[in-house]
Amino acid sequence: MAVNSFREDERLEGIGKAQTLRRLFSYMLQYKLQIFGVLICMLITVGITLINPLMIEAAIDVYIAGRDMQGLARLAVLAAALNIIFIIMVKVRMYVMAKISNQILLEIRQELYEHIQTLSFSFFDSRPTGKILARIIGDVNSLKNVLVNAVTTLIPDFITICGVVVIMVVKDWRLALASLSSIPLMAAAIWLIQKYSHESWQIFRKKGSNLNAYVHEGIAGMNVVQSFHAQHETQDIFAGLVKEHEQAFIRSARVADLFGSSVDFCWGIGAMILYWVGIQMIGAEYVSVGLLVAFGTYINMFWNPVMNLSNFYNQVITNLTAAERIFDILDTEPDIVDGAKVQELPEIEGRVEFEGVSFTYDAGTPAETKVLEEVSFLIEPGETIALVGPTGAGKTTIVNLISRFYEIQKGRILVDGYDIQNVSLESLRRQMGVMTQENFIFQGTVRENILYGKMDAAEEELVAAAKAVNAHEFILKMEKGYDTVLKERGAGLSIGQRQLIAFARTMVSMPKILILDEATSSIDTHTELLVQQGIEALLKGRTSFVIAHRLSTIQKADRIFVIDQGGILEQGSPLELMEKKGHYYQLYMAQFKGIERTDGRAGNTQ
Ligand SMILES: Nc1ncnc2c1ncn2[C@@H]1O[C@H](COP(=O)(O)OP(=O)(O)OP(=O)(O)O)[C@@H](O)[C@H]1O
Repeated sequence: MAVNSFREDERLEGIGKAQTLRRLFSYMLQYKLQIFGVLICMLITVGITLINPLMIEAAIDVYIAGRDMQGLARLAVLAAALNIIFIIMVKVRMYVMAKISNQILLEIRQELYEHIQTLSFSFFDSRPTGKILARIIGDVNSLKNVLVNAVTTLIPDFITICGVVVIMVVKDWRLALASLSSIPLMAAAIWLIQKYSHESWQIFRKKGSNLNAYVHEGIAGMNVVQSFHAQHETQDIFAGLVKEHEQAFIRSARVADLFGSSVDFCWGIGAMILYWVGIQMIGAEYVSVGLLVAFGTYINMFWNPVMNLSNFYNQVITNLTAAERIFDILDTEPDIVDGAKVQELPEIEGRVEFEGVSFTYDAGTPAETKVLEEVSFLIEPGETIALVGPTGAGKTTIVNLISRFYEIQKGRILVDGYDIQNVSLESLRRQMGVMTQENFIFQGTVRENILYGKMDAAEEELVAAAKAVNAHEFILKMEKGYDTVLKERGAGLSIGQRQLIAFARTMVSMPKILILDEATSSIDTHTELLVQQGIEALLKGRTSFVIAHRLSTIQKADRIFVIDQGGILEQGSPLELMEKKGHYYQLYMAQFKGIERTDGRAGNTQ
């Protein structure tokens, strides 16, 4: 269940803005040398820009006025050479900064992706995939300009401002004070604006995430949308989300626009005060007209970079939220991690024991409801346990707990006598095979899909696994056999074929404990037989938990657990339970008997 659905804005833990920026820019530290090179390039380009007017002045006043055509030609060659250097420096700067920023984005994205893979099921339960995608793709992309401009704007403009202030103070501290008198006003205005701007950009990004989540959900569930002719409804919801996104953007852009206007306003005020004070001082003969004119130029030289910096600051505020959202995920600790003193689970036989296990999904919340209460059982290696019971009884929960996908609140789960809390997750999960109903097929060849079970499996192992679960023959009939490229989620394959490939994937991993959530969907009789035989091959010789829907699987199980009311209501062999005429018998009579099918599948076990 997604707590944060597309209808609900994400919650963000507040990380300080300064801390976020420090963390973001810390990625640049490893490129110190390249950044130093970029600054040198910028210094050269600034120098050439400053020299250009001087060369024009010399051309007019010295060479043209003196009719020195050779000198003029020399100056032209010099100007051309300098301007070629200028172009080269600009290109080098752009190239290096693009490379650095892309490298950093790659690094952040990689870090995010790797971290997301360590997060527990509870993280994914609470976030739609689209929102996670929005952070990995959109948010990371939007950091690019901030990173580039941090070097190309922040450093040079800051240096320019400091330089101009020093010159102004040295020339005349009173005029300097007058010129800069509007700075406190600007600082106050910018502080106020950035506060609102940051909030409104946060809302904008959240609305973008909602939109992303909805689009992702809509595409993933397109078959449901189309089969129920729900296109109009989904389009309306989409239009609503687009509108919210757009309004959030307009609001944010309006606030952001105030940055430039307030700098302009303070610039004007500063200039007015300068001339007013300056003229008073000329009257009193404290300053010359030339100095006042020079200050008129300096004030522009001061405010121009201030304007650039305010634009950069605006950009930082606009994209700070993106960085916050990225770090929010990076700072999310996985709920389930290896403890400090875990040991490797040695090769197991497959004994599984629950000792007074209690579990709830919402531990610590007011909505807390126990899904399992004091559940205990012992499964011997090689046993097949069929889990049956009404929907929502806790069958999937039990099997998820064996793989330690969630943390139990009370009791112990032991595998071969080892408490699963005390062994490394990797050594535990490596020895378990989990097959959900989804049978997820990745985009790639049949071979790659099967090898997901064991990446280093030899070709013989792969083929043997496929043969064992009856998948080999149908794979060979495919266009390119094991090299046939499958589409994402197995589009183009029948449900039975998807199951057979998933069986082969599990088979090749040779798990000691198998967890199988049998699919309920109908498949043709021939494939059904193949699937059934495939399941039997999978179950052989390993401890298996099957959330069983097929009568044949239930009948062949060593024991059946009837799950309900937070625990195991009844357990025993199929025969014992039938003879006992208890819960299983009633379930069987109520749900199976009347609808038992010729292909041996129960219509609805749950
Ligand atoms: N990720 C989750 N977060 C919160 N509650 C959950 C989660 N998964 C399951 N539940 C709740 O736990 C209870 C047991 O669910 P579980 O999936 O184990 O039932 P089940 O017996 O496997 O049902 P079904 O046969 O329909 O798959 C249900 O009430 C369900 O709503």
